Formats: sequence, structure tokens, C-alpha cells
Amino acid sequence: MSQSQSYRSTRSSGTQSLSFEDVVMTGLAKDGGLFIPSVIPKLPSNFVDEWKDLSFQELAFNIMRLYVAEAEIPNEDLKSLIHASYSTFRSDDVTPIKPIDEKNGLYLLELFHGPTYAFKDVALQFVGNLFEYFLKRRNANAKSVEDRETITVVGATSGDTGSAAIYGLRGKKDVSVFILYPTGRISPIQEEQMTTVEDANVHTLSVKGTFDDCQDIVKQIFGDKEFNDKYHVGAVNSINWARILAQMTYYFYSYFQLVKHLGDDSSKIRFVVPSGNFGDILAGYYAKEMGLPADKLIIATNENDILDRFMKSGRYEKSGDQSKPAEVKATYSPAMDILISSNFERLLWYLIRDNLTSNDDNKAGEILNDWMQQLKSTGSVVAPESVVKAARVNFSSERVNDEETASTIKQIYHSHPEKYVLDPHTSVGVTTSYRFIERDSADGASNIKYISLSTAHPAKFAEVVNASLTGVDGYSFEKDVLPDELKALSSKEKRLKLIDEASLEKIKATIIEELAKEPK
Ligand SMILES: Cc1ncc(COP(=O)(O)O)c(C=O)c1O
Ligand SMILES: N[C@@H](CCOP(=O)(O)O)C(=O)O
Repeated sequence: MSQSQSYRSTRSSGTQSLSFEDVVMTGLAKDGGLFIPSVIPKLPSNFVDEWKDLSFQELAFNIMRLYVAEAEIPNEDLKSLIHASYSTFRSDDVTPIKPIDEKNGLYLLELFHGPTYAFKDVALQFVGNLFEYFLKRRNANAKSVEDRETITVVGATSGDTGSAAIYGLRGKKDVSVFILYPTGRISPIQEEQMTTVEDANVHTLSVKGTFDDCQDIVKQIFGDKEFNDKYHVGAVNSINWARILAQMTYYFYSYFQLVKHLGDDSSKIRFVVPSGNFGDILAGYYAKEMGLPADKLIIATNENDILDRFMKSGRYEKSGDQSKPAEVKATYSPAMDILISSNFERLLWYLIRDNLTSNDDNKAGEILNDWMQQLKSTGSVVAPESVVKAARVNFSSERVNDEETASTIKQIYHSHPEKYVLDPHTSVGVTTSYRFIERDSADGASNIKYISLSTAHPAKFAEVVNASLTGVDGYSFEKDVLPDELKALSSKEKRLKLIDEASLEKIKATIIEELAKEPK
């Protein structure tokens, strides 16, 4: 097993060498940290020539092979898993790019062609198949139901992860899925997607609280040794390394697609990523560290702007105003209404290791552990200048408000020849892209192109899209935006459990009760 195929925790100071299967099935490290590869593989100098004409699936295979030992998943099995995962997509390219304003060098990377119409499908179709693959192998010699190893997936969602996880795992043998979402804070279609699935292994829990409450409870469940030993808790959130791994493919694929479309590779290519939990853009960071010649990764946040504040000030803190308690704001891009970005921990580990410890992995884990404890107890960590400066080498950021989100939806609808409709999260990214384009123009920088990630289909966010386009001549949500498949959901029966308090004990009790009712 090469170093990039073995894994360690971001928090542990002890040496670790876990396999890919261990980290996928465990989700979160026992010390509360996130798993990262022991080493990020570096691509050979000729990799662009060798990879640029590969299909999405072939690229996924080459990338994943670097992070998963052949002894764990043989070549043919890995290929089958990848092909099965992307056969459910509606586009042959899986994640196509679309020129949205070519004059200004702006392209969308459409990530919503999977079963639940959001970028999460790219990773969660694969993760669902991986769970099934590992469990089948582990249970190959089981003689009775009692002998079988099972997994209880517990995930938190602000709308998209939940439905993508459910569609990735529905009906899978030996897997039960529990998805926690904040009551009233996801869109009606997202709720319908999650609650109308009939498979007995799927359970949706509508929790009175915020997404951060749900995410916190999920992390506490992972930390509960007794519960975990008994129910084998598994992760579908981007704390699961396999999520990040599967997302790397589209950074490479879209880069190659754009270079081929442009006919040369002399442009600087920047990725703009609507961000909340920092899982999507983190995959871009790994791609860049591996050698993808992307110029910059740009974090686009809504008014829940902890990431933008960090990039501008080095202060990683829940509240922008320390005299007020931290509160998540309900915005037009609800899937990004998050106070604490769970994956930022992975980036912080690299920043600490490279800038504060002279490359000492264990020391980096110790410092990060202290920072995370401090964040939990005081709600604030201030990073030294060297760390913030290093973050700015790869990343920039912007914050976008609701008014701007709506105005960009309208502007693109009017200016695009196909009357293209953006979803609000994508609009946060596109608004950010235009800010950079304006600055480039003021600076006389002409050779920069932007790939703005389109993270969801607009049909999932009817209310905001309609509010943005109301009164616009000829616009019809039902006719122009809503796919038939999503139309059909509203007539189906909903199945959910209301949890009237964001309480760890209540959630655990519900999980135990529901598991007992599942047919064996
Ligand atoms: C539509 C949409 N856009 C953007 C994001 C933010 O992505 P990330 O949490 O990986 O930063 C999410 C949720 O994760 C989402 O569902
Ligand atoms: N926006 C997400 C929040 C969960 O993030 P994840 O990427 O860590 O699963 C959602 O749609 O649920």
C-alpha cells in the first residue's frame, strides 16, 4: 500500500495507517478528527497529455486508484463500481461544462445530472455502491442473519446530502439510513425527495433546530463508543473521505473539457465554488495539490460567511460580531446555511503542518486538536498570519447576499440565449465570478477563465427562483424548470418522524426504535 492509500486522523498525534476500507466504513476518527491520506499523491509532469482525453469514468478510475490500494479493491471491481455509479446520470459527460457568458470567460460546471439533481449525487452514488461492496465481502461467509455485519448510516442534511444519500443507499442490503434535517429549513421538493422513498431501510428525522444542531448530534453519535460498537455507525456526510475523493474527478474533467474547448492551455483557469461545509471545494484543493494546473479556488459564501471572514481576517469564529451570539441566518441558498464548516478542519491541518510545524504530521494533529477544542468552547480561533497568507495562495473568497443572489438569477435569465435558470446556490457562485471578472477587467487581466460550479438544479428551489423571476415576460416554472420526475413527487405519500427538540438522547432512542421495526 502506498502512502496515499493509507490514512490518518487530523487530530491524532499518534502514527496511524488505516486502510481505505477502514476510513470509509468508520467515517469519523475515534479522536473526533477527520481522515486524510498520509500523503497527497503528485502526478507526473506528462499527466495532462495522458489524461486529457479520458472519459469521466476513466478519469475517476485513475484518480481513485491513487488513493485505494489494488489489494483492497481490484481494478475490475473498481471499474464496475465507477460504471454502476455513473450509469444513473442523465448526461453522458456526467458533469458537463456549459458556456454561460463566453465573452467574459465564464463557464458553468453542471453537477446536477444525477438522480437527486444536486452535486452530492456524484459522490453519494459511489459511496452507496462502496458500502454495498464492502459489506457483501465482509458477509460472504455469514451463515445466519445474526452473523451478518450491518451498518447504521447517520447523516445530517440541509437538504441535498440527505436525498442523495437516500437515493444512493435505498434498498441496499445490511444498510439502514437515518437522515436528520432541520424542520422548515429545507425546500419542499428536497423534503419530498427524502420522505417519499418507500424502502424500509430509509428513515427521515425532521429535527426542530438548525443544520448545525443536526451535524453536531451526528458527530456526538460517532463519538458515543457504546452506541457505535452496537450499531456500527457510518457516515454519508463529507466527513467521509470517499465523498471528497469522488468529487475530485470533476475538477480534472472540467479543466480538460475547457482547455479542449478553448483550443489551447494558455488561459489561467479558476474554480468558483458555492461553499458551506467546505467539502466540494476541498476536493479541488486535493486536485490542485496533486498537480492540476488550476490558478485559484474561490470560495463563494452566502451571508453565513465564516469562511469568507477567515480568508479576510484569519479569525475562524462562529459569530462575525463577538458581542452577539452566533446565529445561523436563513438565506436564499439554504443548503449553505451553516455556521461551522466541518471540512475546513482538513485544510487547516495542511496549513498548520506546512506553516507551523516544519512538516511534522503529529505536531500538526496536536495543534489542530487544540484549535478545535478552543473553537468548541469559545466559538473562536485566530490563526497566525503565516497560516492565513498560505491559505490565500490557493484560495480567495467572496460573500454574497440574497438580493445579489436573486438579481444574478434574473440577469442570467435575460442575457443567456436559452434563458438559462440558475439555482440560488449556483447564483452565489456566479455573482462571485462576476466580481472577479470585473476586477480582472479593471486590472487589464484578459486571459483568465472561470469555471463556476453549478451545484443544484433550480427546480429544487422553486420559491427563490420564482421570487427572482416573478413578472418576467414568458417565464414559467412548471414549463421551463420543473422536470417531470420531480413533479410526480408531490402526489406521493410522505414518511418522516418529527423530533421536537435537537436532543442527542431523543435521536438515539428514535434510531433504536426504528431499527427494531426494520424487517430482517
Ligand atoms: C446546492 C448546494 N450548493 C452548495 C453546497 C455547499 O457545498 P459544501 O458543503 O461542500 O461546501 C451545498 C451543500 O453542501 C449544496 O447542497
Ligand atoms: N449542504 C449540505 C450540508 C451537509 O454537507 P455535507 O457535504 O457535509 O454532507 C446538504 O445539502 O445537506
